[in-house]
Amino acid sequence: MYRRYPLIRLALALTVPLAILALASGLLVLLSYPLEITVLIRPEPLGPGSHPLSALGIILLAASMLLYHHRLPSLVLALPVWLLMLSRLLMPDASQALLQALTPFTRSLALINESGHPVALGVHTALCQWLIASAILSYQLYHPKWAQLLSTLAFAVAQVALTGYAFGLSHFYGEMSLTTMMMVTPMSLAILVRTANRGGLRALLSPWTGGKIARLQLVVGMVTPFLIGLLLVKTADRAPDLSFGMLIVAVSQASALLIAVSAILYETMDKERRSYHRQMELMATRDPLTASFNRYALERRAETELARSRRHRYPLSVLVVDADHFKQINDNFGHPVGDLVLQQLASLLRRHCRAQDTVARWGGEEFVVLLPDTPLNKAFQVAEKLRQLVAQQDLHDLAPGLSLTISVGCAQLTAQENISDLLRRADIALYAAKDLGRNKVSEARLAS
Ligand SMILES: Nc1nc2c(ncn2[C@@H]2O[C@H](COP(=O)(O)OP(=O)(O)OP(=O)(O)O)[C@@H](O)[C@H]2O)c(=O)[nH]1
Repeated sequence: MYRRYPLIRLALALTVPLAILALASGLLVLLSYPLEITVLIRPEPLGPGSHPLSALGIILLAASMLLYHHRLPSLVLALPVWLLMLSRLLMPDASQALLQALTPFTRSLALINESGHPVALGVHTALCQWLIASAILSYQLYHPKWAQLLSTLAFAVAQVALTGYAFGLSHFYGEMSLTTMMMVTPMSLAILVRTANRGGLRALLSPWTGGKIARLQLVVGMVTPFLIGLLLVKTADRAPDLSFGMLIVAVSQASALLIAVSAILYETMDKERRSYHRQMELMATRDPLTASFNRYALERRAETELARSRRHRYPLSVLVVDADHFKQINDNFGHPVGDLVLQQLASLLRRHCRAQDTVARWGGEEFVVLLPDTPLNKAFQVAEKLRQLVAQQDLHDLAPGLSLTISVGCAQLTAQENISDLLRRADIALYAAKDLGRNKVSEARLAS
């Protein structure tokens, strides 16, 4: 699946590793409480810490994502997190008792809180986890585009927190600790990449020009304001204010949004253009009646094969296949039946040739089969097999009493010949087969 879309394939394949990363970081933070690994709970001595419920929430969400193939268990794991984080956001005071009742390792938490900087489940973390849980629920309830939007928002919340840490703006991360940010980032990405085959992400990861431009724009549009902001912060002699940070975040998020929208629009138009192009190519290279290659396509392919056979010194042969007494078929059964017979003949030739062979309608009731890497004796065997198959074909479905045979001339390319010479010799061999009474295969002689 998605053979022509390697980036989409890669993104989809990243779902499980990202969920495992989130699960492992959640477990690590949660176990840091009984093991008293304070640096993982609160990486900055006076900064915010990761609450056990944040870690537990991530563990449940990651497990839900790992089970994304199984709708019910996945929903059952994500739903409690969704409810819990929603109650934390909407009823911060009323939900305190519930949060306390559900918090594991309360004794270890109390010990850490004694330091004077209590660890709490903050709004940023609750919002981020609620968005991730909503994304998973949307995905499982057949709304992948909503899942994509919600997980993008969750990722954006984590990125705002990162900007806050980089610029020293505590409003941006609130009570979300660095470790919580490290847990929610892979988690939001795990659900985001799961929707890589949809909407804006599909457009961004497309292998066509629109996708390539959008990816470049996204990186430049998001990274440039961040880097410029960082440079200004590091070189300024006073700490940045909130509006400065908000400007940086607004510029990078707005450019990401604009780029995603324009990527979708461009990809939609480009998809139509590609489809027209494919149609035009088909029309230019295929015979409309039999869907075999036409004369023009055969000539191009023959030239390519001729060059390749000369370069690699492999034999190249052709068959010229002609339906016998086809005029009688038209006269006796009608032109529409004649058309159906030609379609069946072309289909049989294609089915029984190799993928590297080319079957083309040369004109009327005559076909040419190009056989790369095939010496004359093998080409003769192929022709003989095709002749027998056509003769054995049951055409009663098309018209009672209808039968068909073919005559075939075959020739192998010699060192002095071009494609026209080769076809001419195969055509002479075809006439020899006709002269032998039809329903025959004849080999071409070498030009004297
Ligand atoms: N139904 C149909 N007939 C076609 C098509 N193209 C060519 N023909 C017919 O194919 C017939 C070829 O007739 P001839 O060249 O006399 O050859 P033949 O009757 O097959 O006799 P031999 O080749 O000598 O065995 C003509 O009647 C053409 O009208 C086509 O696309 N559809």
